[in-house]
Amino acid sequence: MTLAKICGLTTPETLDAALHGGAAFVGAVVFEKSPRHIPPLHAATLFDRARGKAKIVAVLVDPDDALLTEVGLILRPDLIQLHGHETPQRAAEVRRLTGAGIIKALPIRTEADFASVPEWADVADHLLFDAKPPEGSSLPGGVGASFDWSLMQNRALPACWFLAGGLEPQNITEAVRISGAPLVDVSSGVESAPGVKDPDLIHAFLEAVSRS
Ligand SMILES: O=C(O)c1ccccc1N[C@@H]1O[C@H](COP(=O)(O)O)[C@@H](O)[C@H]1O
Repeated sequence: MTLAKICGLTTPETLDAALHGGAAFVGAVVFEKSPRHIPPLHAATLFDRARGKAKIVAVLVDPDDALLTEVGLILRPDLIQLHGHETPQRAAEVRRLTGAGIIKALPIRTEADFASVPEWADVADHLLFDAKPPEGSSLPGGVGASFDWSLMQNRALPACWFLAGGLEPQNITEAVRISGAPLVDVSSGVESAPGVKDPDLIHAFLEAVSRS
């Protein structure tokens, strides 16, 4: 059975759509350059309704200690998704500072991009394989870019992993079939405009995942 994360939620309606649709993970993007940015205090108020129903994930990009402390104390996420250039040593500090589990996003284009996977064995609860963003992108994720899903085939991985990047209701069945992903993550593929989540698309995505 494949489990899903709906990322970049900013409203009660869309968070409820994710929870009612059976999302196992729900994500708050705390990154000011993102159209999905939500400040920690706002996220804490919104995501309280998800506690105990789905794992709450804070998506952060190269966060400093001040932001980590704020997110850890105020939002109290189950997991922190590190989507920047964090090292395994920094990820260990993030866990110690916040008490949250760790999802480490790794940008993938070719076979060579899997070289760092073994370094994460003792540090990350989950690895998340996302496409490398296009050249010049101001965002490291959330841009709807995908990579060759067949790169995931026959790959020994240390932790339960997410497939991400360019997933949407129309391609998720094929993506799971080709990649064998146990966990999938979507952001822009369930939006009607950048940063605007669509409850119907969220339902369609989760329904397709449940059939995968
Ligand atoms: O969604 C964002 O705005 C974002 C910003 C900064 C880092 C990561 C972000 N989202 C993550 O990107 C991937 C793929 O997103 P998409 O489905 O291709 O739009 C996903 O893991 C999101 O969590």
